[in-house]
Amino acid sequence: MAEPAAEEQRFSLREVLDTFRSCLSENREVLVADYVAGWRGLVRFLNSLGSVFSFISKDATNKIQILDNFLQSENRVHYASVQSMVQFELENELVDLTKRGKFPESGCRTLLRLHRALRWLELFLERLRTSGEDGKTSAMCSEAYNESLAQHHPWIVRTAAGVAFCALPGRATFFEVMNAGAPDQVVAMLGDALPLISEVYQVVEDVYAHNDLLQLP
Ligand SMILES: CCCCCCCC/C=C\CCCCCCCC(=O)N[C@@H](COP(=O)(O)O)[C@H](O)/C=C/CCCCCCCCCCCCC
Repeated sequence: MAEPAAEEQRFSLREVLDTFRSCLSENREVLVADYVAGWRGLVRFLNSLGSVFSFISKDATNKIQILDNFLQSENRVHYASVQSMVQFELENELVDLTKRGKFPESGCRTLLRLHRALRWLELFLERLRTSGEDGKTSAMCSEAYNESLAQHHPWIVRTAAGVAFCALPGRATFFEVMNAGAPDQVVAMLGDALPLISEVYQVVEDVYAHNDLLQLP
């Protein structure tokens, strides 16, 4: 039987986690291609949850595409890692630092949006990992969102996100879609994964903080 097309393949939590694992090089550089691949896997998961989430997955896909374009451009060598991308774009004044202007789609501001979402993911997965069988995924998602991304979104986006969260399936179905075995195996896998997601998040946070880029418009 023919292999399904990439976008039709079932989401696999392990694959996504492996991709985030390969993000960090030995010298703690965050590799943009792997970071983007991790997000692509997460978007596949989101798409499998239904069309109510499509406004979220479209935005994430758009940002992934912007970064992919840099990775395939003649400047691709500079976009190999978050560190080299920041250095290249700052040295060549390719970033709108205070208000949106000539570079509305710089690599730095685009990756910052995904970086903020990674904090949401970290908070959400930690809640999922420690929740009981009757834990409400919508409440976990909403709490994680309010503690992270919501601070950067206008009222209209926060409201739409809140409505979408109500459509999240219960914990048992959610675990099934994660395609990582029985619930206790999923919990164990999340336990392995969270430290590395936190580490990737922290390295990027430090690079952005060091360069005063955490509030890019
Ligand atoms: C390990 C498997 C279990 C967890 C699976 C999670 C799957 C999540 C997949 C993707 C998450 C989406 C990431 C969204 C990135 C949002 C970036 C952003 O903040 N964009 C806004 C600002 O962009 P600019 O206008 O400045 O360019 C933009 O306005 C956003 C619009 C869309 C709404 C974003 C709502 C984000 C909610 C995040 C929670 C996703 C809920 C998923 C439920 C599992």
